[in-house]
Amino acid sequence: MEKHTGTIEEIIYHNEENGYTVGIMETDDDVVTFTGTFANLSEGETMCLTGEWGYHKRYGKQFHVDSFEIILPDSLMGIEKYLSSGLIKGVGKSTAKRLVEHFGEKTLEIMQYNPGLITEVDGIGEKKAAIITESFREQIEIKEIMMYLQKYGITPSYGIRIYRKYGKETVDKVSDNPYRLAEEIDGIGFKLADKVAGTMGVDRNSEFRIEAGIRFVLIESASEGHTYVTKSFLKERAELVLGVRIEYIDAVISNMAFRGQIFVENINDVECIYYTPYYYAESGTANKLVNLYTNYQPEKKKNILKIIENIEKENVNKLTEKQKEGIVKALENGVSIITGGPGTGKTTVINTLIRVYEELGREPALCAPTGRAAKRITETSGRDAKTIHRLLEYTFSEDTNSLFFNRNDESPLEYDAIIVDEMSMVDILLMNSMLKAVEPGTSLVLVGDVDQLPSVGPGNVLKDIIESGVIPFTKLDKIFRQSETSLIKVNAHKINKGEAPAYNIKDGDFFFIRAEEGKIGETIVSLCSDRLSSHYGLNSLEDIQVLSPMKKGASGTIELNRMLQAALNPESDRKTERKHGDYIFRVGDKVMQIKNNYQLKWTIEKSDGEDDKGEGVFNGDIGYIRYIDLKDEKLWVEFDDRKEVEYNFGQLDELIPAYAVTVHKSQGSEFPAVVIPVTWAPPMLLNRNLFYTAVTRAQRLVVLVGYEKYIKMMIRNNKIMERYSGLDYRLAHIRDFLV
Ligand SMILES: Nc1ncnc2c1ncn2[C@@H]1O[C@H](COP(=O)(O)OP(=O)(O)OP(=O)(O)O)[C@@H](O)[C@H]1O
Repeated sequence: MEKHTGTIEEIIYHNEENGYTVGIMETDDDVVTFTGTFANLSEGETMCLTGEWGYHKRYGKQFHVDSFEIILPDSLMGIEKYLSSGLIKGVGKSTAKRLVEHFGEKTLEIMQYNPGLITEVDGIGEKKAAIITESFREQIEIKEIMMYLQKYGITPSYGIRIYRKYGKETVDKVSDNPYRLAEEIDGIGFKLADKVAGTMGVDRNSEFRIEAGIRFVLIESASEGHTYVTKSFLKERAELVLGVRIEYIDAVISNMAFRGQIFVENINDVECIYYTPYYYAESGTANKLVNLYTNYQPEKKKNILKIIENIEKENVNKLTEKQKEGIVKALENGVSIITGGPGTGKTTVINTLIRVYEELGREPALCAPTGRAAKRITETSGRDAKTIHRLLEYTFSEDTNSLFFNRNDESPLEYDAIIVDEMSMVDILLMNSMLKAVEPGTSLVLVGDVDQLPSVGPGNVLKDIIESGVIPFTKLDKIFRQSETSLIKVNAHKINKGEAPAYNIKDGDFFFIRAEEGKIGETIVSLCSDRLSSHYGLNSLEDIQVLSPMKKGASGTIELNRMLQAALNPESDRKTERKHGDYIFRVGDKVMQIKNNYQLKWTIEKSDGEDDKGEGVFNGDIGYIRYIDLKDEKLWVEFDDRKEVEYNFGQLDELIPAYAVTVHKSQGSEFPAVVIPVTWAPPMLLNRNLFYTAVTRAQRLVVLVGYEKYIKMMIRNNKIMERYSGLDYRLAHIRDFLV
């Protein structure tokens, strides 16, 4: 690392949002172009920059700043230039000159420690003095805070995020509890917070540290899908993370439980630990489901069957007994479930059910966890379906920086029935939020395929409710074949039952192409860029989706994206690009949003000039980069329905290339054609559940590329990674209590 001390001569570029700055500094013997992250920086300031030299292909040699120190200027000229930079409110060029003429080299010292004196200067009255003093104090404060954070190894880019969150209180908050950074600042994990705490001298055995480690393990476990963990699992992981004796961990667990920070409960005679939000979500869900189930006025079966009979006359096909049973149960019960694999007639049941409600003069709401799923239901039912978030009227509070729902127990939904599709994707937190907004008397109909991968968020909601045996459900198992040569649905059911799929039938829609390890990527690229598009008339970018079980490795999404990007959207002088972490984003690229962001604004341009506007881009949404503005550090993505979204470069962590995505990320979406590498992957990923989910994403074509032995391996491996989730236990427990 090198150091350079000098005066900031020019700020060439400064991004308000993320602090990215390009500037020129004059040192005693050189002129340095530097780039780095600064909350506020102004021309005329004296700084000591630490960092390394780099080379930019367009801008040449640049010094990349890693950390910096502010040296308040001491020469008269330096002070005047600093004050007249416009950084301090109320001080322009002439005021700066007068201040320096009056106080000389002591100007800054007086402004900081004896600001009352500045009214001695001509033209500075009481009011102006107050503005100047406040603004000067603020500038000094921000810089001091950034320097304080740097001392503990926090880079300026994290520093800015921390300062934005805590403001003036940054130093107090961080020194009081550095571990709060891990929970409250995006991008800072326990490890970095622990490093900061270590530098501050926090004792490794302190309760404070152990508590943070326990919370970290619980939050990390939730990100793996668990709503709780067993006590022994928690102790083992916490010991590994913290490196302290297990007795200490034991003692802190007890104290945290005593203070209500965690919940300890015996589930099937095993001691289990819940992080509070998941405990409330799970017990709230169980209680409310039983409440809705028991407080309901059932519709008369005879009546329902008669209405169904009339509706059937409108259709070509008659419903099967099972389909009718699903509809009857939905009308007879406060809560009911309809489950089944692809093509078993779930959508047909939903559509008939809606018609029955209409005949009965009832108003149902239709919803699904993702935008794509909601759109699909709207298309198939001809009725408006919303995302669950939208149904609950989500709102983002700038004050608390958090999301809340306008529809809740105080302002419940006003529908007679609520039909939720794609239930397998609903996690325990969303389920609980939704149930809060449903009043007893309203009927809840949950529809989904229980054999899909469970939700990304914690819980096993649909599966647990079915397995509890408390809520009535109908399993649809007859597959309505679309045509003799269509194998996708038939194969999906075979895979689910552990049987080998059939493929490579002439004019069929399910293929396997053998390829050696080193050739899988190449084969996939040739399929996507040429073979499938020319043979099936598919659009390489929009219609074909590559799905891989994993991110890493030669057939992982990272490598496949690199190869597909090079083939489908190669580098060109006409296409602007921006490197971000490991990715290069280029105009024309296919990308996926990987986080629910309720604040991102979208616009749909309309020919009449009355643009549609709204907020919210969701995890799993796929779009295309339309424009990149390097100067203003912005990038525009076009999502479905021509929704244009502007990202600043500081938000690019929310996007990934999407030529290839993981099967997990593809949940809830369907694509005309799906290409899947079948090759070695960590054994826990090569399972039936994952393969089934991948295959059921395809509407018209599935192509598997690799080795047959891995297809067999996936089908045989029916070990679903166990999720710790207690909803089934709770439901059964409440039922036993009621009986
Ligand atoms: N009782 C029935 N008799 C004949 N055909 C039916 C019947 N029910 C549904 N179908 C047909 O079977 C096909 C699949 O039905 P549907 O779309 O309702 O299933 P699904 O379970 O929602 O499928 P997916 O999960 O793939 O969307 C459709 O073409 C539908 O018209």
